[in-house]
Amino acid sequence: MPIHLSHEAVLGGLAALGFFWAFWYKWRFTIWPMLHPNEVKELPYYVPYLGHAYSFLTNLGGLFEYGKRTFSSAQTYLLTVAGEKMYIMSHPPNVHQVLNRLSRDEHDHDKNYHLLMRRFGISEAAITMLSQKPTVSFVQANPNLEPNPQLKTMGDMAHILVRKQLNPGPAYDAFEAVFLDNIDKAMSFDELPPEALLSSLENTKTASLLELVRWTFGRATVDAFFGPALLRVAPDFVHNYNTFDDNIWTFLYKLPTLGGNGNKSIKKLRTAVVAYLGLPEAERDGASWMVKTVITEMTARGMGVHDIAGWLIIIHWGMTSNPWRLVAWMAVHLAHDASLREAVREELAPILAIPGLTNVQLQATVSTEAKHLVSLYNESLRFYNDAISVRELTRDVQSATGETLRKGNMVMLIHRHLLMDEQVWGPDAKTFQPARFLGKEGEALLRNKNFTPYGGGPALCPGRFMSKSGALMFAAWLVSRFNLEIAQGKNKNGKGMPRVDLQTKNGTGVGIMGVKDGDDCVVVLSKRG
Ligand code: HEM
Repeated sequence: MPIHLSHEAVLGGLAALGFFWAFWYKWRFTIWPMLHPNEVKELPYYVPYLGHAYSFLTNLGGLFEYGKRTFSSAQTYLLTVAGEKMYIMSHPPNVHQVLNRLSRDEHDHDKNYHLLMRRFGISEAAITMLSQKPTVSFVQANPNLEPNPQLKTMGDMAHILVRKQLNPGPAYDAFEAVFLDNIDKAMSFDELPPEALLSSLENTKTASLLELVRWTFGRATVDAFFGPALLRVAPDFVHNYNTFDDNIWTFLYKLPTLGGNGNKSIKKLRTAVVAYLGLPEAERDGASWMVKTVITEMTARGMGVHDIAGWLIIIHWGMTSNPWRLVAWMAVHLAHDASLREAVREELAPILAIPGLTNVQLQATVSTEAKHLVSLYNESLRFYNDAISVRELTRDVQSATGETLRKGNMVMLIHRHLLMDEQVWGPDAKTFQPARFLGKEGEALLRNKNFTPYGGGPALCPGRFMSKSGALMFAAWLVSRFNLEIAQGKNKNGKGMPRVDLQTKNGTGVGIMGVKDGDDCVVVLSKRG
């Protein structure tokens, strides 16, 4: 039976609701903090339980800016997002303390990895298996596996394998050679990735600079990591990866997208890697040391191909997503700034004239001698970085400045706030200065505690060598082999620079920020004499 409420009853109900809400708000954000002066202050919100969930999912950068305006930069504050409590931290001593104290009994990041693995379709059984220590008899019965005298879990071994692959050493050298040789090949006039080209004449090609970077890095990374077999079994792998990468935020946070592109393409990526894993081992020739080793280690522990594929896709994502965005920004600045381009060309000329260097040796020389280019790389890392480190507190701890942080809450370290701090970077911190890292003062900035583009402590990014190597050499070949002209009337944002995507969709919180949808840098390329 329908219930009829009088006008007065409705108004009365609303007034009571308003009263309770006002009481709740006053209690939560004024009285309770006064009664508990030692607890970390909370960023006020209007909707109980949900807190800042909407801004967290749609404008993370804006939410952190709001937090920064509300509290002093040295202060940690608490954020509520759909019932979860997160400490937001950006004061360097506090950030470094958290980065350096990564351990399961204090600042743990297992929970985060488990969420990531679930998102990439890895089964609960496999996640459990990754956290189990092997028995002595298992290790003795499998002498072909990596040495494991401390009986580390497969999850911990996987971290070791990633570092052995990506930190300088024989496995990295072989990987870097394939990676750079691929970029070298793609950056010649006749081999430019066709997906990036808008038109081709005999002596000029018009290309989207963003797509040029993206396809060059996409193919080079797949080839260096999986070997040529993956693109043989799945020629559209890079295309599917790019679609997935465009929707990364919605995918990670399970948001609905038009057509669910993130989810559809991750399924296609998994199908491709499963087919690759089904090939006889000899046909996977050219795979990196890590891919071969991970397959052997995980198979020996009983992990199935779907789960191994999920794990390899996570690593491939880490290898691809941030580096191409970083290089895209470097390339855009080189295209727009003629004097920067000339300075880089000038310093590269004698290096590129040295005969007989392999690409790996060339890269080593470029990274020590080409000062303007290296400064551009570091400034791009600083300026376009929006990485966040996340840890779970597994017990109550004190921050470096004495704040009490409660067990069960997450801690989020906002690297962008350190990288944009005017006290360290000067009044021009919020503008892009490609020469910032030149000279003695510039080199000192590299050692500054605020320069954390790759994180720090035990979780310091193992991909930094690969990223730098690919970035420097792509940019070096771009400016030394081609004349670059910004194409008239082709860029959505007029002739100006592409804008940063400040929405969360394209990278915020995941690493290097992407370019705003629809913006581009279209260039006319011709061979340099
Ligand atoms: C411009 C490029 C990159 C940026 C800005 C970047 C940024 C970061 C940051 C800030 C962290 C620390 C996260 C934390 O503290 O929890 C990190 C960790 C990590 N990065 Fe990168 N990264 C980049 C490239 C790469 C590449 C090429 C790989 C290759 C696979 C990679 C793989 C990883 C892995 C596996 C970790 C976790 C390390 C651990 O937990 O021990 N990254 N990265």
